[in-house]
Formats: sequence, C-alpha cells, structure tokens
Amino acid sequence: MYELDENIGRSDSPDAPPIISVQKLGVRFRRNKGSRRSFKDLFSGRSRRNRPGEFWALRDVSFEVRPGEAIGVVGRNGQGKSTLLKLVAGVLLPDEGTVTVHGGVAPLIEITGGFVGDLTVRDNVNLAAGLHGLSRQEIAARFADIIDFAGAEDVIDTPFKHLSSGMKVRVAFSVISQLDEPVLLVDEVLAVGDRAFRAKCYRRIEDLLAQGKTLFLVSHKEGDLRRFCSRGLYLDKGRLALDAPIDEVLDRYNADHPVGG
Ligand SMILES: Nc1ncnc2c1ncn2[C@@H]1O[C@H](COP(=O)(O)OP(=O)(O)OP(=O)(O)O)[C@@H](O)[C@H]1O
Repeated sequence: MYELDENIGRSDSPDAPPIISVQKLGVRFRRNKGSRRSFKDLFSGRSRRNRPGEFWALRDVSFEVRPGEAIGVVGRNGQGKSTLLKLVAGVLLPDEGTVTVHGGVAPLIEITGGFVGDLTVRDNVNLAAGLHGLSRQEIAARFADIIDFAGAEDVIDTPFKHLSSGMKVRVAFSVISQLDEPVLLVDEVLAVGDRAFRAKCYRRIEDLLAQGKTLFLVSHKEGDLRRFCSRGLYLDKGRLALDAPIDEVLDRYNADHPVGG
C-alpha cells in the first residue's frame, strides 16, 4: 500500500512525526519476463508465492525518516536500492507492507521518468512542474532559472528525446530541485553530468538540505555519501542489513566488500 498525505506540516524537530514511514515492505519481480505461468499452473492451486521465476527484490524492510534527515542508501549492484527509491516515489507499488509519505516527493530517479520524449524541453518543464503542484505563475517565475541552471538555453524548443544524456539529467535535476516538494530522491543519474555540473548540483543539494528538505541519495561514491548524509541504509539481498549513522554503515559495507576482495 502507498499512502500520500500532503496535509502534515514540516517540522525539523527530532520529535517530529516521521515524514516517511516504511513498514514490512516487500516487492517481487519475475526474473525472466518470458517465463509465463503455464495454463496448468493456473489451475494447479499453487499460491502466488510459488510462481516460477519470481524473486523478492526487497523484503521485510522497515524504517522511519524524520523531516530534514539525509539518508544514503548503499549496497552492491542489484540489491534493491533503486527499487526502494521507486517505492518511496510511488512509481512502483509494493506487494507487501506499506509506504507512507507525508508530503510530496521530487524524484530524480530515472532520467526519462516523468519526461515525455516527444515533447520539447519547454513543455516538459511545464508538465513536470505542473504535475508537482506548481501553478502557471509559479512555473513562469521559475522557468528562466530552471533553464539557466541546466544551461539549456539552446535546446528549449528541442524534443526531449533529442537531448544528450547529460543534458537530459541537467534539465531533470534543474526542474526537480526547483519544486516545493519536501522530499528529494536522487539516484545515480547525477553521475552522467560532467564535473562542473555535478559540483553545481551538489551545491544545490546542500542548499536544499539547509532549507530542511529530506534527502534520499543512492550512490556508490563514498565521499558523496559522507558529505551529504547523516544516516545510512545498507541493503543486502533485498534486506535491510543495517540502519545506522552513515560512517558506521560505510565501515560495515567496506568490511563486507573490500575493494579487490
Ligand atoms: N522491473 C523489473 N523487473 C524485473 N526485475 C527487476 C525490475 N526492476 C529491478 N529488477 C531487479 O531487482 C533487483 C534490484 O534492482 P535495483 O535496481 O533496485 O538494484 P540496485 O541496488 O539499485 O542496483 P545498482 O547498484 O546496480 O543500481 C535486481 O536483481 C534487478 O535486476
């Protein structure tokens, strides 16, 4: 179950109610999309639990996040980090458990997520900002800043699908970071940007954290995780192996998976 409650106000106090609450979360995928259930399976009375080729990408994951926390999600490739962000964003629904988010979420999780390839940059900016609750006037007031931050002046009327992958991320980050949503989700997509743009994004993220926004950051870069995050969630085989201060989480992760080990 996914629940979005926009009515709860923001508070930065440690006793504030959680802005995100995840309880016994589980999601499963089919390993091989081609392996359909056979006709016989349908009538064999086998429960959904036993579907062939299915696996739990996340299971029994529970945690709460206070407003203003910055959380780093770590784990090897394929351990469920992006899946967790998609569940918090509400673009994927859980098979088990609940995700409750008190306030809107600004997700920078899949470059194309929310952006329409055939529409121009201008239309996509208007659409994405509108979908996240900004009025026409608010969008108009922020439009120039969004384009300027992305350095997208020359491609305003270009279809989004014709942008370079770096420019897609620039536009997406620029819009997402100008929304008023209290929760910001960022996964590895930023790695596509060039160094100067990444540095700009990092300064913007710092500003947003200073404003009291809540951040989820998925990264394989230890420096970034230590720079922005105070708390870490370590996912291993779809389970929450450790929920602790970021330094402790990274120490454990490094001990479990030494470089070259
Ligand atoms: N839509 C899907 N259908 C089937 N399997 C999926 C789907 N999405 C993700 N998976 C699988 O679920 C597991 C978790 O994937 P996820 O992308 O969350 O991992 P990750 O920890 O973010 O990995 P990485 O560090 O490589 O980005 C992987 O085995 C992946 O192949």
